[in-house]
Amino acid sequence: MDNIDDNLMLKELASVIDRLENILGRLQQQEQQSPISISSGAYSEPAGRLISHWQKLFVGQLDSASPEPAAAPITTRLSIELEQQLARLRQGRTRLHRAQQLTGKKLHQAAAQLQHSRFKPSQTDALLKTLEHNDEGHEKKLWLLLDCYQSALSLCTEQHSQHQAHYHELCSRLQQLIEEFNFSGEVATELSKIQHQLSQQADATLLPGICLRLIELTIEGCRIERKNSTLFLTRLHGSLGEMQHHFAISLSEGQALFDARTHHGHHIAGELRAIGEHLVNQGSECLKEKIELRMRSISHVLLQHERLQEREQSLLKRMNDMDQQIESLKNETENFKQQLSAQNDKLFIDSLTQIHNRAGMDERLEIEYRRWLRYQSPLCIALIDIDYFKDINDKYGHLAGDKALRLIARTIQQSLRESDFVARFGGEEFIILLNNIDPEHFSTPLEKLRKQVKNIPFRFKEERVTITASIGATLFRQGDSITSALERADQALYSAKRAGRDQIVMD
Ligand SMILES: Nc1nc2c(ncn2[C@@H]2O[C@H](COP(=O)(O)OP(=O)(O)OP(=O)(O)O)[C@@H](O)[C@H]2O)c(=O)[nH]1
Repeated sequence: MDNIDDNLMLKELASVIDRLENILGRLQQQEQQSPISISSGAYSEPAGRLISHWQKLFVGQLDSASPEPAAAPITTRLSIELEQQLARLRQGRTRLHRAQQLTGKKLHQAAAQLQHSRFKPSQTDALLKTLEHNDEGHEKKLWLLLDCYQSALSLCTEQHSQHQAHYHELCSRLQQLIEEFNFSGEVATELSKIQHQLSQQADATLLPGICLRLIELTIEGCRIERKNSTLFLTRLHGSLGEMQHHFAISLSEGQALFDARTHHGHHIAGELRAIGEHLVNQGSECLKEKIELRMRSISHVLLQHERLQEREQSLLKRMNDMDQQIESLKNETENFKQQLSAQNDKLFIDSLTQIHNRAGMDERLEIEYRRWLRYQSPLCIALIDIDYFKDINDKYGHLAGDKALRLIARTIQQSLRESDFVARFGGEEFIILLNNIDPEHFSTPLEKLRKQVKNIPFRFKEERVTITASIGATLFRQGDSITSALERADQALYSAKRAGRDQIVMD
């Protein structure tokens, strides 16, 4: 389904850019033919305004490698810039889609295998959970990296004889993968640091960590690219709106000019008729001759004027067509923008429970943390883990487990205030953020939530089942980072489990 959506979007984007190029081409052509041109240079005023607008929009985005802009005609430059935009978007999209050729199953298999490895570093669990529940996780690169990660882990246990050869092979595979990335900004900087690290004689035990970091960077890079695509389309849409506005002004100017000329034409024709009638009654041959001469000259002017009028009329028609074309283009980009934004939202939503996923949580946690740093209004972070969930799966099947997770997610969401936040942290674990909470009573909403989960009337295989949850919570404190607060909540959750489950521990 995603695949189809994305392909449609790519096609749409290509057609949008094609049509923009077409319009620019016509603008230039029209400019050369325009009989009402008031330009002293190459462009009439409306066209000049449009072009300078487009220039403003795109010049800031030119690559340093672009051809020298001042040397080329302006419309050619605009076309080049548009092509660059299209190429960039295509690249981003291709990277995101390449994944669809591979099944997520492989990723899950590799993740399951890794879950049981004795040598995985401590952050593996969290990252694997992210991958498992990440919609972007269907990236070919991601699973290649996961593959490398597995190799790196086995390398740590290998005998010395084979070790060296495998180590070098893995390093060069990683180098090659990094080469193929085309990210920019901070992600690119991080990647080149890793490349440098790999080129040095690194310790083999560092390789699993490097692989994990590469996976994180890949996900981050894809996310940033998606954001940039949306931004570009927003700007494109805005500029189309302005373009249309300028066309509307040009159209009404052209129409006014056309009306005035028609009026003049009628006037001159009336004058000519009057002179003709006058002549019939005149006796003087000499006067007759002179007036006939003038009449011929006026007729000639009139003829020219009519030709001018025809050209002007066809210009008006062309501008009218273009106006309609721009209007439909504007609608297309608006549609495309909406699709992209819906897709972006999907990236942050957990497909099973329809609440935020871990990526959504990361974003929100960052915002809440910065708000807390600034205003110091109490912020509580709590981890909720379902007790003995494995038993539910084992006894009633995975589908029953999924159903339970959906219901629990909804119950947690409904139990919270609008301003609070809930996400699926992974597996049968949820995370909530309660802002502006009374620090003396922050257990009250958590207690209410625990009871509500316990009271969900589950019924599997005709059997009434009670599911409970353990909660570990903490308030952000002076000097806290996101990680330190999360670790404290995790420790508190661990204590709640150890103390017998179905309870809240606050640190
Ligand atoms: N049905 C279903 N089960 C899941 C999903 N994600 C994780 N699980 C299961 O959740 C279970 C978690 O088991 P454990 O980590 O052993 O924890 P537990 O059985 O809940 O026990 P405690 O947490 O110690 O109380 C595993 O069986 C996972 O397969 C999911 O999306 N759907």
